[in-house]
Amino acid sequence: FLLRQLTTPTPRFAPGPPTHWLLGNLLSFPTKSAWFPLTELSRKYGELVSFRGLGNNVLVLNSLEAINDLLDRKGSNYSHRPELVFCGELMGVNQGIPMLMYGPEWRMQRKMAASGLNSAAIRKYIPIQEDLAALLAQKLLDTPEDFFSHVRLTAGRIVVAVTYGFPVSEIDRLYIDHAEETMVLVGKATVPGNFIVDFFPFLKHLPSWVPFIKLAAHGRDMVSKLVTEPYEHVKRNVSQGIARPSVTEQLLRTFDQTPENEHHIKWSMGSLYGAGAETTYATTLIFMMAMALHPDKQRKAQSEIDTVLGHGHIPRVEDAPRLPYVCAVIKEVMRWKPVLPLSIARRTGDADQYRGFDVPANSFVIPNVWAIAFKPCEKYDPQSFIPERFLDDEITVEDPALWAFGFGRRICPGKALAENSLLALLPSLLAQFDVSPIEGCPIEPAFKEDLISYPEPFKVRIVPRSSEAEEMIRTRTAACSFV
Ligand code: HEM
Repeated sequence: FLLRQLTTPTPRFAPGPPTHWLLGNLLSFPTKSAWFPLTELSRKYGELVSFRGLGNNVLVLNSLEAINDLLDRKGSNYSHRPELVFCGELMGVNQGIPMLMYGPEWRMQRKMAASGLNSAAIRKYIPIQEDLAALLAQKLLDTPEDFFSHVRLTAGRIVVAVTYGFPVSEIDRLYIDHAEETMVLVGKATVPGNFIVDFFPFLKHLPSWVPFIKLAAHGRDMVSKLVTEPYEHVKRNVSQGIARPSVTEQLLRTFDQTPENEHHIKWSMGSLYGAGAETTYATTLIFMMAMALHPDKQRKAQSEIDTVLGHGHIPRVEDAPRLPYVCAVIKEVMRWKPVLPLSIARRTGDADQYRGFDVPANSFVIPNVWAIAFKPCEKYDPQSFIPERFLDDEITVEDPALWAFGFGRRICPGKALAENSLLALLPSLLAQFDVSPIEGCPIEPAFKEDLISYPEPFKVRIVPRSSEAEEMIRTRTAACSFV
């Protein structure tokens, strides 16, 4: 033992907060809104910051270069996910793409998701996204004060419509309520530390009457229902020849219905709602907050739409290339408050070395994209909402398309669909509504501290820009074919 101790070189870890001889420095790892303190630490220690202790290693990556070097170029070693016992194993969420370990099952589900969600395949869903944007406008016209729930419903409807092809009435009845209830539990369960079994996995063997085991079993039933029922529904519709186009329908027609393929299709499709609805919802809410706080930027974007497309025209996804300022607003929304500020954590398979530092096997690897979004810039203050930074040839700002959707082999498979959703929703809101603060009710930007950081409740005034805009909304809604 002594010989091994003497001959094994001491590992060289990336810098980090001071370590204690027994506990290391893991206790210095921030738990609440970790992206703020981690970004502060990056200013002190650099692009790589490490934490370790009690057998755990965490490496935080604070630059796009370091993230791409490891998560992209060394993707075969850096594409595992940390294991969460409660959510993954006990609730069964680890059977779907986001939490699946890197390996053949994950590869198969990714292949299926990619075949239905690549940029060519998703073009056929644009009319549905535009119809759902029109239905959102109608709801905002009738009950603007409920904009949080209208936006949430719209984001969910888009993902369900594309995944399963259900019309709006069936989506709401068959899916959304149950999905929302399930996501509340999944949301709690993905925060490490909320359930002690994540730190002490042997506790998973406790008897079924123990409250957290009972809760996990209930969660497992909810998750199973969420992925199984809509899948069975589409399968029945396909066999009766009445299925509407959707990713699931396409997969059922493409792949033989062996038990393995059925499992892959069911779970790859079943994970899209959780991954796709909340992120689109959060981004749209942040857009509304930004517009209310920055009326000058809102007016400038509206004036671009009026000038380029003419009054009375609701922007369509295909109009985006003609609306550079509006596109810069969308990029700035994603940069100003990234909805996944620490992306989604990875885990290493084998031990590795990077820039002369040791990265042990089984390390947590955290891409701190907040540090990229808030990289110091002399010309434009990173804290301020300034879409112009994306149109300035004199400086380089990393486009959120390069970091907001993740990296390498695990990059978000819904990226193209999500980008189209934002192009269907946000420009049309700009063209039709004015969003402003309510007098006596100032907006204090505050955000959830969970994995997805969406705004805490805030109030805004949402009114049609003119009586012509109101008329336009009603006419467009009446023309929706996807209901
Ligand atoms: C604004 C909207 C969205 C944002 C910002 C976003 C962002 C992300 C990020 C950062 C990841 C982690 C990737 C990594 O580990 O490197 C991810 C994963 C994922 N996203 Fe998205 N996403 C969005 C919308 C969507 C949509 C609409 C869908 C599906 C229809 C979707 C499906 C997924 C799935 C299945 C994963 C897991 C991928 C894997 O682990 O292999 N996302 N997303």
